Amino acid sequence: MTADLLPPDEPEAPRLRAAVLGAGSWGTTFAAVMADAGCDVTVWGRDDTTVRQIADDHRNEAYLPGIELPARVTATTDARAAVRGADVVAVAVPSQRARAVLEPLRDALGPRTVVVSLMKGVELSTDRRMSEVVAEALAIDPARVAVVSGPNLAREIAQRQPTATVIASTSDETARLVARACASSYFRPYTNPDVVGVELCGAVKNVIALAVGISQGRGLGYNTMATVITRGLVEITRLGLALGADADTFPGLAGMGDLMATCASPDSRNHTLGGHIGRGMTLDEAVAATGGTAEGVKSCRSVLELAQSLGVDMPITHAVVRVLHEGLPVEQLAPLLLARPHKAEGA
Ligand SMILES: NC(=O)c1ccc[n+]([C@@H]2O[C@H](COP(=O)([O-])OP(=O)(O)OC[C@H]3O[C@@H](n4cnc5c(N)ncnc54)[C@H](O)[C@@H]3O)[C@@H](O)[C@H]2O)c1
Ligand SMILES: O=P(O)(O)OC[C@H](O)CO
Repeated sequence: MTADLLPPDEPEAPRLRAAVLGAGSWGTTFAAVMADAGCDVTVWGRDDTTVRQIADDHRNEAYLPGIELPARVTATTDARAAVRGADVVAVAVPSQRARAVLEPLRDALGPRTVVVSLMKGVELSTDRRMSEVVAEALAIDPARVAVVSGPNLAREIAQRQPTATVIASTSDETARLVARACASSYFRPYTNPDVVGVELCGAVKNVIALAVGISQGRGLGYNTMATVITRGLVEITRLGLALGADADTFPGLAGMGDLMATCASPDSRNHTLGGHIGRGMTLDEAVAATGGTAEGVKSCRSVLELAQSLGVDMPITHAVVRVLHEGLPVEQLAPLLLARPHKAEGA
């Protein structure tokens, strides 16, 4: 953290060393955020060209065209070297790949290193949240794991537009360390002990953004969008409460905040992909046309499985699964949702 960002009277803390696993749009952006907060940051990426461009030219043109990265960000294709000696390791690969990326690094982390999940998905084969996958794959105490989630569209943050986020961990010490590693004049972290709620909000809002995108692709307007967002929040809340989350999380930044950003922004990959589906593309065509990682495409199935195992009703998520993976014609999505039996609003 640079001195001018420290709260008054706080002595200047030693500079943190950070690593980011994943050189895509959010991994690279979060590396820049941590560098702007005063950390020395090494990004690990698989692609040699991207890594050399980050290290030598301070750019990542494939994922963040036109953005200049801070000088304190460097990069390597050697994941073990990236995490060696790091105080904080942030993980930003597609959720379904996280376990395979992390398991080989088990013995490369220091005993006090904190690991941050930047990912917004649920693992398909296990229905595990990403913080659970991180702790299991690295065989570390969950108290050393944090989750960052909120209205955080990478490109806006890379342009240093102001936003806030939520850092969730069962350990306040862990959450505060991560907050210190990323707080800057344009990025404001709030801590929250509700890991389950924060993480579910991040994963399920992607599914709701797919539904909003589909409805907009079908030519539907703002009433429909507001209905899907509001009822989407209801079903996220229902699932979260069934899993023991805190009700206060859902109207907050990680819940309503991220739903609004993702469902409104044309930069959202989930929203964009839904639009392609609504306009008649097949799923394969829509994935190719969107580019990048639209987590909701896979996570909608694990979220639905999780909900069904708990007897939780998630009609929007179910409808998205049926359209994306079970061949339901897209024009039947709205009638399917609207023709359900009568309910009181709060029920
Ligand atoms: N982009 C955003 O605005 C944003 C914001 C918040 C959270 N997230 C979350 O961050 C996570 C990463 O998203 P992103 O936007 O950086 O995605 P991205 O598609 O921009 O980048 C993904 C990165 O992962 C790498 N990758 C892909 N498959 C891999 C594998 N098998 N092994 C190792 N690396 C692999 C890619 O090469 C790329 O560097 C997702 O869970 C996403 O939901 C994204
Ligand atoms: O581009 P998306 O749809 O993955 O959304 C990005 C972020 O999660 C928004 O907070």
